[in-house]
Amino acid sequence: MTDIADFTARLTALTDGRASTPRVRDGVMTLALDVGGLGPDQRDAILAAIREGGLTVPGVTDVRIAQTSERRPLRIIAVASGKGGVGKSTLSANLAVALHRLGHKVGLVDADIYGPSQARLMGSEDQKPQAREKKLIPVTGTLGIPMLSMAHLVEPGKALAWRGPMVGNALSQLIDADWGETELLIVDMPPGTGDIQLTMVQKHKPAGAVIVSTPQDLALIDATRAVSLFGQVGVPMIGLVENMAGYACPHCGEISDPFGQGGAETAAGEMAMPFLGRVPLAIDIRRQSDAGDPPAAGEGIHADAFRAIAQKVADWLARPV
Ligand SMILES: Nc1ncnc2c1ncn2[C@@H]1O[C@H](COP(=O)(O)OP(=O)(O)OP(=O)(O)O)[C@@H](O)[C@H]1O
Repeated sequence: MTDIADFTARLTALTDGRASTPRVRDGVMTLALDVGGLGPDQRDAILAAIREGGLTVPGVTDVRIAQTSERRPLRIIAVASGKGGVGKSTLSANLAVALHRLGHKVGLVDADIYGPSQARLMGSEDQKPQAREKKLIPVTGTLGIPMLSMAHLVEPGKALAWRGPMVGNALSQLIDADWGETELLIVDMPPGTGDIQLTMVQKHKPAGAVIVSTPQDLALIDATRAVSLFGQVGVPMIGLVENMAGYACPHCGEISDPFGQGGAETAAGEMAMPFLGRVPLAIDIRRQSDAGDPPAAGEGIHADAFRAIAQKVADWLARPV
């Protein structure tokens, strides 16, 4: 027996990345398979293998596969916070890496015009995107994850003078780039809840949003504002992540909680949204992030924390709708 997350991870290998993320409803698993360029024997073998594998998922009694040779639509996950500096970029990068390791075809967009940092976090600072048929081609970050950043379009510091429509156009260039096989786009949103964010969520319609907050009350109040921004335009909430939750001592690993414990989880409950997990304040996370080596790409407690959050996001994506 395997669960849906295991099966989703195996599906990528089984289909050479041609299948969409499966969904299960009333015991029926549905997914799309890109059969473009496959011979009949090859196609039948893949279809049979998917059916056989799908039926081993608990609760699945039927597997339906839509055969297509068209591009699958991108699903966007917006990572947002009410205020800056709470670790939104750190979480976005590590979430992308952890989802990639779980078998998802992930891309990363750094929409943070005021302080783009993903190129540094993903170790792709010296790369420049090319364009093909007026579309940008993403550069390659850590683990081969395709990515684009506002820093690729705007010189640092210059964007502050930009007005809303210019920023909106720049964001669209990143999101409507040539993402190839990518199915899932993690978008590191600018902090706050201004016009740019509203345009972004209205125009690009994220499939869901992840909100990042630190444990302090003030950050949580800001997080509530971010939640209502998404609520206004009907973007579903995937859940809340508490970052810098407790301080991990670099010597003994013991976690202390200068801001108390459980505040974000309680706040998530009050906002009726799932709590996705906590990431401790740890010097290694900052050091590795600065060095372009996301902790989620390695092993250990920090990688585990990001993996657990990514797994909850993956479960949300595969939920019956
Ligand atoms: N869990 C953590 N432990 C230690 N340092 C962290 C952690 N999370 C983030 N940081 C550090 O805190 C700083 C701010 O993080 P980050 O840039 O991810 O925040 P942000 O919310 O995206 O900020 P901004 O709004 O400025 O874009 C960075 O130096 C980062 O390395």
